[in-house]
Amino acid sequence: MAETNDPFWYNSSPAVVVDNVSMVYQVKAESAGGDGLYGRYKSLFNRPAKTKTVVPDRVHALKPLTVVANHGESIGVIGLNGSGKSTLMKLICGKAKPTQGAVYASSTPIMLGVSAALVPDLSGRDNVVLGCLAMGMTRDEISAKYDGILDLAGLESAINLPMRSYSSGMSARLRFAIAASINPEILILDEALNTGDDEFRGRTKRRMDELRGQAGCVFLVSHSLSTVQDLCTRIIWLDKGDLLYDGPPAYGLKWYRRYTKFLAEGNNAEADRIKRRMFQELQPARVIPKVPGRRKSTWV
Ligand SMILES: Nc1ncnc2c1ncn2[C@@H]1O[C@H](COP(=O)(O)OP(=O)(O)OP(=O)(O)O)[C@@H](O)[C@H]1O
Repeated sequence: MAETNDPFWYNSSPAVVVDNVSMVYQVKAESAGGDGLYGRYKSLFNRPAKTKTVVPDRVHALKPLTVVANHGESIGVIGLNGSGKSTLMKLICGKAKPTQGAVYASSTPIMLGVSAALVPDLSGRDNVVLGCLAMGMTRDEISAKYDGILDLAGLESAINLPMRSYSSGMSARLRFAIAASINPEILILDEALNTGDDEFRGRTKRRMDELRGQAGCVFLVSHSLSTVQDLCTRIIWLDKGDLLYDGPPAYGLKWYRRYTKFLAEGNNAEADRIKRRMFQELQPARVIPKVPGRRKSTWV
């Protein structure tokens, strides 16, 4: 594991242990010329498919990987589309069961997903109450936190307008303020902050630092590398289900930027070279049993 200057890093205990986890989705496959729309189109015009393409019916979203996330860390999760970031988050918060391995967490992770509970026709104010109720807060807790949530959202008079009139950035502010209000020990933000402006990013950073200061652990999935750079103390880079990097942001982001630049230029050979390099340098965490039936996490 590379060096870091993060003051929260030391003396911290694991908040989440992803122990040798892999994920394979079973999907209903269809071959070219089959009974799907494409096949029907072909038969409609009497054009039989030239070849029958075999489509895999299993998607290896995550290859076996081990990650130990400590209290006091904010971990950015980066990678190209379809690299397995959301899958990893779903496994961590218990929304999906891994095909192999196990996930341990020191408390129930909260995913910033209160949006499902929010009602577009209601005002921001009413949605704060609704979102808090959906997260299991009591009326007294909501009353105590209400002003703080409005403050963090920073929507000013727009808080009185129906949510359907909000921009995606304004909705993101409200959702973040609601989700962060319960002081979760483990908070997962999947693409939630991508639409925010610089001012919101500043607010988010302060709130995330507060959570980390209270020994919380934050996962932030994002395609915005500047957001990850600003907000995270560590990054995890996934690529086609493989863990390529786990360490301080500066080094990982430097190589990720080069990697995506080469891919965008169509220079796959150089991109592959970077991928091989990251694989070689990766020093994955290992989870070793302390005594039979119990687990102790360690960096190697
Ligand atoms: N419910 C599902 N059923 C089948 N395959 C799935 C399912 N969810 C994800 N996948 C597949 O798993 C792989 C990883 O998907 P995932 O959503 O975790 O990637 P991601 O890194 O979050 O992508 P993005 O950046 O586009 O959001 C993809 O190939 C995707 O098609």
